[in-house]
Amino acid sequence: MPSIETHGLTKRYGNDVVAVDDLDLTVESGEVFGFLGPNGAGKSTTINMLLDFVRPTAGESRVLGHDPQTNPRAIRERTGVLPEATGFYDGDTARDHLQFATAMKRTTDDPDALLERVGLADAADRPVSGFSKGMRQRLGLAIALVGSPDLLILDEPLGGLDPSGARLLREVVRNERDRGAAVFFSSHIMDQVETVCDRVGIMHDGRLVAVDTIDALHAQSATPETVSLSVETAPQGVTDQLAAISGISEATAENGSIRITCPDPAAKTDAIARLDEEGVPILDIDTEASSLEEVFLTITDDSDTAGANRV
Ligand SMILES: Nc1ncnc2c1ncn2[C@@H]1O[C@H](COP(=O)(O)OP(=O)(O)OP(=O)(O)O)[C@@H](O)[C@H]1O
Repeated sequence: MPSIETHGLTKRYGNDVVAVDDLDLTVESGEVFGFLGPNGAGKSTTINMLLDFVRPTAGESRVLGHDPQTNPRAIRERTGVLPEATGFYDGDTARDHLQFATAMKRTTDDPDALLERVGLADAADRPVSGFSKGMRQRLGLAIALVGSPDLLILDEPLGGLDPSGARLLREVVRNERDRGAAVFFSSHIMDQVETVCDRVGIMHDGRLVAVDTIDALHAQSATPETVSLSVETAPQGVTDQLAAISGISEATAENGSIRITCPDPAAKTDAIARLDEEGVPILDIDTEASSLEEVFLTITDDSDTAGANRV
């Protein structure tokens, strides 16, 4: 049974705004799914419909096998949620919040162990009023983990987190996936999610314009791979020969390095073979794939022509 399944899910506000437009989406159990898109793309509205905080205009969804509109309680009992803006009781401590959350979910989870997991053990007894944005985000994550949920829904979990917080979040996500939970999280920060997602979906203007594995999105990106080949010396004219190879659009040489741009990644092996033929020893090879950020911009800037899977 998929953890999340939507068919034609749509939310309109008035006549002009289509926040989510005909969304068909499946997130399998045990999968980490990054739900990506720029501001206003419809990510939070989708999450709110999955949790029955917002009612759809059309379409249907199932979360952990339940319809959010008829059985929201069954969903919330087995789902850990980190909302985009978490409300806290400012006078209460971090431990108070975890004790309340464990009581609400009727679990025997140890609040201190959860605070330890998100790096807040030292702040357990401090009132939340003095917490920074990142500390609040970590506390929200600890609350989401209460009860070892089957599904984690994290809305912009990276907001306010410093690099060590972002690393910790990725660790938590991996551990939860290894435990068997599905993780569905939204983000507009592409590069932070690359190493942790099994698949990503990219939202743009309410529509899911691409859904695939990260590798497949890279391969479909309009941004070509660049390869730097370290050589002792680049002989006269070698860059022209390389640029003439099919699948290579540009070749330049500077300071013992030949840099080739390969719209067809397979062409780099032809370039290496040509340098071998020319008797040019290659000392090192460094490949730069397009960043997910570039893939994302390619798709959302021109979502009608980008090569990613249409949905
Ligand atoms: N209650 C509402 N009334 C009217 N329009 C709304 C409402 N909630 C959301 N919208 C609109 O729906 C669209 C999608 O908003 P949503 O908050 O889902 O985007 P998002 O992808 O989560 O953006 P962000 O990354 O900025 O959080 C936006 O155009 C937004 O203005």
